[in-house]
Amino acid sequence: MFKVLVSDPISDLGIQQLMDAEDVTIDKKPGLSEDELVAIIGQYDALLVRSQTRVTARVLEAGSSLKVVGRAGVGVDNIDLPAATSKGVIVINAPDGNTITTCEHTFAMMMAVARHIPQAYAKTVGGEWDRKSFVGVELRGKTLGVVGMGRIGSEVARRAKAFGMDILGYDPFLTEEKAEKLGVKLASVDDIVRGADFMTVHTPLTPETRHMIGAEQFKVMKRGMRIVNCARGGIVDEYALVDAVNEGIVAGAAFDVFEVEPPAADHPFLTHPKIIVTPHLGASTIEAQENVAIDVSEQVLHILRDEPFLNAVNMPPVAAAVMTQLQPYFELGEKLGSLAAQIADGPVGEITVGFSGDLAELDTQPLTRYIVKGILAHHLGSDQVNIINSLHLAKERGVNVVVNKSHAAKDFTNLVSVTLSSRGETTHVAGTLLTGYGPRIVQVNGYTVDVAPSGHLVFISHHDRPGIIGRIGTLLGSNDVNIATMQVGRQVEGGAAIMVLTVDKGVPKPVLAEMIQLDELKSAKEVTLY
Ligand SMILES: NC(=O)C1=CN([C@@H]2O[C@H](COP(=O)(O)OP(=O)(O)OC[C@H]3O[C@@H](n4cnc5c(N)ncnc54)[C@H](O)[C@@H]3O)[C@@H](O)[C@H]2O)C=CC1
Ligand SMILES: O=C(O)C(=O)COP(=O)(O)O
Repeated sequence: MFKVLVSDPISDLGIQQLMDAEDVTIDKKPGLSEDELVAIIGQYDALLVRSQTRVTARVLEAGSSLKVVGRAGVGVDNIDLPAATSKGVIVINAPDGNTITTCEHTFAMMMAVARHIPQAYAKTVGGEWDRKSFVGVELRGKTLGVVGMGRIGSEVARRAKAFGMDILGYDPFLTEEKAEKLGVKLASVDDIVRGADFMTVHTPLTPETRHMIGAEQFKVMKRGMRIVNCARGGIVDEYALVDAVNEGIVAGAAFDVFEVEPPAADHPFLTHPKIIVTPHLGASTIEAQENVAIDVSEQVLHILRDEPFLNAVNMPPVAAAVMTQLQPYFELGEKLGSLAAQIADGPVGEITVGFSGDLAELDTQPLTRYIVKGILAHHLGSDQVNIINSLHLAKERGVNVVVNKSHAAKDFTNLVSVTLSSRGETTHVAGTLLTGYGPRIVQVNGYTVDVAPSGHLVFISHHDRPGIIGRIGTLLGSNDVNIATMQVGRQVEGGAAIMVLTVDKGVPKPVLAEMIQLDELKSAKEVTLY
């Protein structure tokens, strides 16, 4: 039974699928402190959050069974991603479900700031009938600068057209073609700051976007600018903004998000007559909350059940169609990695993975992760390594991972190879997926073999001399180890050779030690592939 903890208010309708699942139990405990979360997280396989719960390194460290943190929303800045990656915890989000809702909130804020709606409301319900203090401006004919033209920014631009606005858009990924389609003029932040009447930011908060609208920008800003931030607190420097409003550069600002949430009681926004605020409500509609909870629940279920999943934040995205093509190779890749690690001598210095044939056409990065997982699990323990942290752990240990691709795969439609280099020694294995036969090991250290990668195997390196096969067979037989299959490979008669045995049970260590003493035998390694 999988245990899921929901630590923020998440739509019940949205998590219905999880509640209905027979293999899942859910605990809802919103509002836990970090200490309270640390105390209980060890029991859970999955954690579902919004933006409130801080999933810190301490929480992740205490989450000994945690496989996944699901963020019912977009921003994951409340989750320590490096810590999750190094712990092998998958972080997923629900990037699409709240786009329209947040775009609509941006418009609500833009119109509210243009027409002083919150200030006028407060005065009116307070008993004053003040019509002259709240003369606003139209959106029509004004220029709107959109910084960050991703999902939300693009939807804002689309709607702004309908209001008769001219739009300047800035985003490092905004192409001329996409801008033209949206009716947006490509611009720089500087163009927007100097030329727009309204500006709205829709980027994540990153070291690059932090205070991207700050004192420098306010100095050159068009007078009378109105600024909306429904993205992340800190993209606009809050204190520099207050100064700019006080100096008459900025005519009004509408903020849904703060650098620290909730803001301190004496935060200058809370009492400023020209700054309006909402308490991070951008995604708070019935529809969006249901959408994001459905999306995140679905992926969490997949992850718990070891099924393919989408929207991992701490793993580069791969198209679903590519994932489907790669999926059958994951087992082969992991087993080849494990095989290479088990037969190699000494620590791993460098890992070279090779993909040939049809595979070379695909984004094979997830398959590389499985191979590296197979290698590292042999050294670090299979509970310590997964596809989320395998590359990270390799890097942390100074192990270089090199990927080679070749469109030609001699004799095979597809070939996956793994070479481990360590102190001048190399170990090379390769495998393929044979239609109708499944995964096969087809090369070991320069010898051609054909072995199913499962169960107990013995890899023997010897000199090709008469009688060696019989001696090995006798030794195993007299120790009650039954040989299921045997393959022998040699490059020249009488030269170096290898023997690969599949045996029905593990070979006891003393028997392996005795085998190594046999004449003409160079090495014997037992390999177990689950
Ligand atoms: N207030 C709220 O309740 C909500 C806030 N958000 C926040 O809104 C923001 C945007 O969300 P989405 O549009 O869904 O994300 P998105 O990932 O689709 O778009 C973000 C865009 O920002 C761009 N970007 C990154 N660095 C940039 C830079 N230095 N300058 C200009 N553009 C840059 C990216 O290229 C990307 O196109 C995120 O920070 C998200 O967390 C999202 C939903 C609700
Ligand atoms: O999705 C996002 O990035 C949001 O900021 C929404 O936050 P929330 O889920 O409403 O706490």
